[in-house]
Amino acid sequence: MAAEPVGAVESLFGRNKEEHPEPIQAEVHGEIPSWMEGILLRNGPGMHTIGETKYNHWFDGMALLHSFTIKNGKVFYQSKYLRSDTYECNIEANRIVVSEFGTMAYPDPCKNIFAKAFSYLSHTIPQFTDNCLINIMKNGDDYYATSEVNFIRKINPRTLETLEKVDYTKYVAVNLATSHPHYDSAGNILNMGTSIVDKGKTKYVIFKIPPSVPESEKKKKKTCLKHLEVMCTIPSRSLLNPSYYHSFGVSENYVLFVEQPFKLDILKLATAYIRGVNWASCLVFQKDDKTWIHLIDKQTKKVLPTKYYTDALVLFHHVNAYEEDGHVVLDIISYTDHSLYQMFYLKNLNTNFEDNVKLTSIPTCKRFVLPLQCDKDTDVGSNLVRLPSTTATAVKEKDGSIYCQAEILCEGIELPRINYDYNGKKYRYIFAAEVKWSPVPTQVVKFDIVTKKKLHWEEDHCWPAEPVFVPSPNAQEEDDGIILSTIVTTDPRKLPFLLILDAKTFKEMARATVNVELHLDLHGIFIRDKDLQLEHEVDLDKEED
Ligand SMILES: CC1=C(/C=C/C(C)=C/C=C/C(C)=C/C=C/C=C(C)/C=C/C=C(C)/C=C/C2=C(C)C[C@@H](O)CC2(C)C)C(C)(C)CCC1
Ligand SMILES: [Fe+2]
Repeated sequence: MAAEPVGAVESLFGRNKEEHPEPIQAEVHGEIPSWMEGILLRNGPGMHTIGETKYNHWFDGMALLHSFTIKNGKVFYQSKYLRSDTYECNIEANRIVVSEFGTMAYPDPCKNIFAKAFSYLSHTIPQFTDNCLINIMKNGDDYYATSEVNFIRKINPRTLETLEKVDYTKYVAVNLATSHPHYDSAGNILNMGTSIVDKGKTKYVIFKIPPSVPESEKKKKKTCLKHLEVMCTIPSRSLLNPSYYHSFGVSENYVLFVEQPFKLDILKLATAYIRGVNWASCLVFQKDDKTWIHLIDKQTKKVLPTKYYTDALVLFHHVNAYEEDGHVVLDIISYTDHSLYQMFYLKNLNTNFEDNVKLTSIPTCKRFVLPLQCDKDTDVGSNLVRLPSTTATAVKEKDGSIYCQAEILCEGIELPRINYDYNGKKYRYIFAAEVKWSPVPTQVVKFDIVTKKKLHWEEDHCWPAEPVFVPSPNAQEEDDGIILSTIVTTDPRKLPFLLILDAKTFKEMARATVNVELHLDLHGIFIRDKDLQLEHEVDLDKEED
């Protein structure tokens, strides 16, 4: 692997990126399948310096939306900063005035937008950010930029324009909500959030948002969020220390929530602003604690009484979950500590990256297997896992709890994606970024859970993003489809591109290069053309009127 040019890592993570709101035609090399029509829409931080001020953490950057629109074998690129209230205030003040995850900011001259919600004059409650930089969420025909706080921002997926600011708290009592919701086959969103200020009762809330509103409300343009339903609430084991979580799992009949010992310290959070420390410092890893795995029955909307637990771990991304012969199989990317957050401090992401970042834990793809039948007294002390395909164990203890130990599927992968048609179902393939934890580019990888073999795509100076799987029409097999990944390059002579791989063979089918600087992003979705048709039809209707 070739060494990276000096300053490459710095510019990759820290340098402000320009936006390109008008479509730019990419140069296509190779052949894009004719059925491949739609928009790859992605989100991530693109600006870390405002005036003289600089954010501390990579996850703090201003959300920069970007898209590759694929039509008739042609590809167009666009990018636009999310015009969040946070962005507008920062730009107007020409400095960071709203706090983010890793940066606490102080009194805000731009009162008009935020003052209503919080009396910042008391200097105790800072303004909450609507810089939604993590992912894109689809709600029927609407698309939102999302982060982990109570605000989401509606966006136009074609123009990348920023639309309404939506506050979850108007519809459900949550202060935090994940940016990794699930979708069922009818298009309902299933998401989870944490309520930390509801009468002292700290709880996790699982909720459902339908993909459309009743006919009678359509004309009034009512939001689907009005019809949000709480499916289940789970009290936090500790009122002052609810777990942090970045995603959760679903199988056919259950929702899976991992209550990890990586936690929010509410007392620290409440005093962070006056103490002058960032939110990130209010996350604590209680390494001697246990990790509890909760199964919520979708039918009864109740948490199963069985207490499943494992050793302390830190988890950001679930991969998938499914049921098999009376067990629930749960695959996650797991760490032994929270050094991942440490790694993304911008002061570490410079030319001395390798020396600065001592990642003490590498991401490990683990499989836990939870037996559903565990009520017989005779079972104490024995392994209840009966699946021949796995070495994962679950041992019943005297007090009735079940101690689970995982099977390691593979090491060094992050940003996992699957064929979403297999979400909650038995599946075989994981697509991800292969992580080396040093300033050499990552690879795109396909991991076969059955054979334990990996297929890779890599190229010098190329930094691939999270790979998105798009099934081909009439797909028969799980990996019938293509992989889309945006590739950032750190060699100035090499243009960045959209990479299109055959998901079966991992051979490159095409690439579409653009003569602009791409930013390294986090997550996104592919919107098929037919899912955008509706919006188009509505527009035509209007014209006929
Ligand atoms: C806490 C709190 C508050 C505030 C909370 C705030 C502002 C939270 C913000 C949270 C954010 C932005 C969280 C972001 C999480 C992102 C995660 C976990 C990203 C993971 C990314 C990975 C693993 C990336 C990997 C890689 C990348 C990107 C590039 C590749 O080359 C290499 C590889 C794979 C390592 C309130 C609401 C004010 C009050 C209440 C309590
Ligand atoms: Fe994520």
